[in-house]
Amino acid sequence: MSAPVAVPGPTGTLTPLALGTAVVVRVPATSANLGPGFDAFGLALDLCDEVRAEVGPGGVRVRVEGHGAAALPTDGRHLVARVLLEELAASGFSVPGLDLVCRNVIPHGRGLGSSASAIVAGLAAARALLRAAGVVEETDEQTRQRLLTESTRREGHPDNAAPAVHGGFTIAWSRGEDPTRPDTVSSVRLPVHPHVRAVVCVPAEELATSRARALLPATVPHADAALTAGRAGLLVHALTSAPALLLDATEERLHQAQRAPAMPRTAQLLADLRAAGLAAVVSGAGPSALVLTTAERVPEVERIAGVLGGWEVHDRPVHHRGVQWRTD
Ligand SMILES: Nc1ncnc2c1ncn2[C@@H]1O[C@H](COP(=O)(O)OP(=O)(O)OP(=O)(O)O)[C@@H](O)[C@H]1O
Ligand SMILES: N[C@@H](CCO)C(=O)O
Repeated sequence: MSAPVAVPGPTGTLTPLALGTAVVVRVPATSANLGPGFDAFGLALDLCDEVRAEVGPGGVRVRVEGHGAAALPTDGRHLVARVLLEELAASGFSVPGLDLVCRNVIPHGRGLGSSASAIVAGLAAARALLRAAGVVEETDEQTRQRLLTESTRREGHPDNAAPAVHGGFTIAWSRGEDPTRPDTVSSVRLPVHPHVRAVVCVPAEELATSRARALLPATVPHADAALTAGRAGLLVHALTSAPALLLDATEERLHQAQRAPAMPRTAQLLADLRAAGLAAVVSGAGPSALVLTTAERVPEVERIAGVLGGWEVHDRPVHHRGVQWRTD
């Protein structure tokens, strides 16, 4: 990993970027864990938020369209704005003002990685502004590595950050004693078998990731860890080469049953889908469900979710490109 090249201002001061510099960023939703790959596996979904950032004359103004429009702050406390400004400052730059437009289609608090995507979007917008202004020189690969490291440092979930940054099916890992302050964060992206569809079933209710994490036990039986490790290995093979193995490969014993009391409707949906032979798992920390299947079985997912009621079903292709940015 190479450090990004930045041009800092004189010690203690920040150099302002030119008024009117503008960029657009698109970032996908992600589904973490995929069953046995707890805290490591992730998949990018073709459901993308878009952020337009422009250096303005003064103050921070945020217009939010779509999810969170009624609830999110519209000033410098907005997550994307805050991350963007902090990332500029970390490279020695500031802006006289910031105008952001956020078009949100990723539902919040549903296990689709909205917070990681928002952080990746803020970081990507900052790097894109610096690149557009010609004050940093870094390759796309260096930019993406910085986004992965910084978003993990801020949010703690490389399993969401890696697919948001790189697209596709990713396996992420960190080095260092404290996983919330890793020394390095790495990921690999593997090719998903072209027949695999990612269907997400999204409920109306939210579940904060912090609440879902509080339900995890401190230790698990050795047999459960052993089964889950074996299934994680099998899932790599199933997702990349053998979709017929997805049902067995998505079995796990580390987190879904433990969190079921916080999402009983999700537990019921998973039980019904799996009884029908569909590879259903909790998406991230829930309460959405992710079904890894093939095109001909999508109507079955819709039928089973429809019988239970209260689920929005999105049949989404895998998103292969990860976060994208351009000058506007
Ligand atoms: N696009 C966004 N803009 C601003 N804030 C956001 C955005 N997306 C998410 N957030 C913040 O993150 C919170 C949701 O974070 P949380 O980690 O609980 O859920 P999630 O990221 O959607 O799910 P998971 O991490 O389980 O996949 C929202 O309530 C909001 O405060
Ligand atoms: N692996 C994390 C993902 C959170 O988005 C969890 O399940 O808690």
